[in-house]
Amino acid sequence: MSITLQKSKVAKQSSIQITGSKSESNRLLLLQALYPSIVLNNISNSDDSQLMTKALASSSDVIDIHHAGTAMRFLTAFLAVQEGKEVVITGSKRMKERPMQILVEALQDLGADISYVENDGFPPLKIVGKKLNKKKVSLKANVSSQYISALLLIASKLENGLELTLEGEITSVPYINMTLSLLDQIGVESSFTENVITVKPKVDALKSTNLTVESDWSSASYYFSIAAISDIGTQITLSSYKENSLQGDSVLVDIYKQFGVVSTFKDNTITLKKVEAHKNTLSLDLKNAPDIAQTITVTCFALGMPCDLIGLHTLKIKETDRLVALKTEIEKLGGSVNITEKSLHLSASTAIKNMVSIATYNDHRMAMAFAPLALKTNIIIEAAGVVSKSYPTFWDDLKSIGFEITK
Ligand SMILES: O=C(O)C1=C[C@@H](OP(=O)(O)O)[C@@H](O)[C@H](O)C1
Ligand SMILES: C=C(OP(=O)(O)O)C(=O)O
Repeated sequence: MSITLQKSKVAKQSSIQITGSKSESNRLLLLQALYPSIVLNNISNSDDSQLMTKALASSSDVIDIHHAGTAMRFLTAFLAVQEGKEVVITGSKRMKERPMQILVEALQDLGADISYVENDGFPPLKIVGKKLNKKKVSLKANVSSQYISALLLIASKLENGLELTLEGEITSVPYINMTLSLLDQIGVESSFTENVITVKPKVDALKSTNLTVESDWSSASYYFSIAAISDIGTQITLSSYKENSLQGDSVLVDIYKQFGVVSTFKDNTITLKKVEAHKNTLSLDLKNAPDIAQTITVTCFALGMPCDLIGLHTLKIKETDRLVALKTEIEKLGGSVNITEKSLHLSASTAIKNMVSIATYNDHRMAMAFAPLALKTNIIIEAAGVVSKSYPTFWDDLKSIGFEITK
């Protein structure tokens, strides 16, 4: 269903509670399935984490993971080691276009029994769970870090542990480090030196079993954008966040300084305050934080600020081709965007067209990234329910800080 966001102004001071990181939650839910003594707090309320929970508990021989890419990748590795289970894992039309070959081949090299049900290299997959006893495998690291995290998550349950050699440039590195840090929190030992990651098998008791997920930084990005576009003095407090986050998207704190957003941490909250900004152009490499590319592009567009973003090679294989989607929608609003396979250039713009209807392409981040433009103009967001993939209460939360939204 489409919604209309009337031109709005946010309250001078407001606060928002966001639930746990989808990335951390999906890792920890898988680890909890492997190590049932783990107790989790502040798990994400996203559709993707709910699908993950349901899939891990499923006794059905078909699992439909809809649009949840991370869950698709992590569950493929998980199911490959469930001895005696035979499952077909499938997903939405788009999921059937998101590549799996690098992960499937790595698992097959370790001894897994996985075959393609429709198109080679893509879901659905038929997985016959078995014991994997090989230890060493190499895989390409420049397409998606999710393949690497998937292997690392099951590694401590393999008889001899795992030694992964990463080939080529490593993309989305903070997500790999997040996986290793969470393993460390439960007491699984690992090392990551140059392009080799090793994980030891876990035989003794876990180090810690009670874990609290930090709230989602990708969800927080939309409030950084709102703060950046708001009047000087506007303050938004978000909880529960830490200064030393496992989530790479916490780089927002540094990036948004350039838009005049100052962040202060206190007692598990972060307060964003808009101050005067002096920057009038932006250049960033986002290979470590691909999920905030849409947010940043739209912030720049709202402020009439040109930007050059590089390191965007993973955007084409996400929920939609995010580079094409950004170009198409920003140009409907009157902007000018040039894209390559891995970069985006936004030209300086002046007027933003009124009452444009933004298509969202089954991509939650298209809907959420464009919403802050309502601080500048009236805007329509199509299929607004897509936000539930990562942030089901997004529209209610925007209303609570002053956005006027009608159906
Ligand atoms: O491991 C994860 O939780 C994720 C890794 C990233 O994917 P890529 O490594 O494919 O860029 C990111 O875009 C995705 O939203 C979540
Ligand atoms: C890319 C994303 O998710 P996934 O790959 O898990 O579908 C995302 O949330 O932006």
